[in-house]
Amino acid sequence: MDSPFVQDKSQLVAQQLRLRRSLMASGAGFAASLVMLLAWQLGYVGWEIPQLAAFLLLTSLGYLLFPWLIHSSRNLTFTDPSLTAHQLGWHLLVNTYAMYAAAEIRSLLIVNFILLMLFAVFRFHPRKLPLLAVLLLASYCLAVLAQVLWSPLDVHWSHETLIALVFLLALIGLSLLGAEIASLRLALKRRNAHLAAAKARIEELAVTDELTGLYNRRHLMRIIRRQKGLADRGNYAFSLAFVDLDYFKRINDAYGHGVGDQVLIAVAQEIRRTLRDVDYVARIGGEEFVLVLAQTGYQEALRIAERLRSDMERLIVEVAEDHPNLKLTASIGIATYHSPETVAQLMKRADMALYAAKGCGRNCIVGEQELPPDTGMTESMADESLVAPGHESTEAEQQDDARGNPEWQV
Ligand SMILES: Nc1nc2c(ncn2[C@@H]2O[C@H](COP(=O)(O)OP(=O)(O)OP(=O)(O)O)[C@@H](O)[C@H]2O)c(=O)[nH]1
Repeated sequence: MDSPFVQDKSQLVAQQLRLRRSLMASGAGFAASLVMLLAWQLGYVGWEIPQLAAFLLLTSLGYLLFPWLIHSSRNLTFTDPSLTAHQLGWHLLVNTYAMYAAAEIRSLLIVNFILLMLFAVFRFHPRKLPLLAVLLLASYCLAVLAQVLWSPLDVHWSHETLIALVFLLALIGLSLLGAEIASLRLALKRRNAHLAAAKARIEELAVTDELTGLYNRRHLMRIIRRQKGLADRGNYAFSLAFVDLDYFKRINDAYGHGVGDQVLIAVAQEIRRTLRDVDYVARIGGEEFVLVLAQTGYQEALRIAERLRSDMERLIVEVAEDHPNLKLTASIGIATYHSPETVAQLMKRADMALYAAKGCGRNCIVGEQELPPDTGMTESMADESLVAPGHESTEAEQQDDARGNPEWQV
């Protein structure tokens, strides 16, 4: 079913289902045509050979037309791509004519109408089933009326009335039962839609940070592992940027967590705005973000980080009308992947670079290549800061804290 009309997998599945149902309906139609052929041979139908041939040819064309429309995806241009009403209409027309032509076995042909009703149960809204039942009964009456008008055969009214009555009762029963089945079908469809929505939401929650909508730590690890896989195959570079907001605690302390959350959301939006489409960003702790810079070597990563740092410096977070707007800065540590190191080693270097950026006075970028040998950073300290992203403040920071830093207010 390769067609420019079919756009996605779910549509392809729906098309396959439509085709299967249409083939079943056409199969039943062909079987009914064979019955007519047999009835003609046994003398129940008074057609000449050309009439019989025309009937078989026309009905066959109809039964081939619908599966072809679906197979070629031309059905998608119709309001109802299932073509249920069209197919039912065609089958109804053919069977009504057959009932008129084979009057003697009309009561047998009612079985075809019952089959039509069953097909409708799986497609129609429950409210439409009684309407279809009325239409089927009317078609039966039309076949009888046509016979009265054009056929030389006598109509046995009591016989016809009895058949019509039984048919009516069968249709009422089928409508009620069909409505029940159709309601179950609709409820199942609704539940499936709910389940699909819930599944999509769970999948989203599993990879995102609820506050900012960025990726969470677990998904970040997956992304980095994937990037490592690409880089290990050769000719591919990627870098990490650890971004930590400066003195964020003071915003929380001064204005409360709610305002702090608003700032985090604004920062997340700013990072997203600054980054390229190929990059990824995650929030891995309170005010710590990790950027995965895809297809990016060391120098390019430094350039991207500088762009982000200066954007952050310019960012003014508007909290509320009666609230002072806030400004803040970020420190950034950069590390580039060196195959075949482990993800932990790469992250440790990026974290050490961030730690050094904080030590250098904040609002700055330190790349792994600039890490001064005398930072005093030991591996165990880096490990600690990885496990608990909010690292201990240095003496200089503590002095800053004591003085207070009004720079984050504008
Ligand atoms: N509003 C808000 N605050 C958070 C969240 N998670 C962590 N925090 C706060 O973030 C602050 C982090 O403080 P610190 O680790 O001392 O970092 P800092 O004040 O930014 O100082 P430096 O990083 O050293 O510049 C703490 O006050 C945490 O309570 C969060 O989801 N929302």
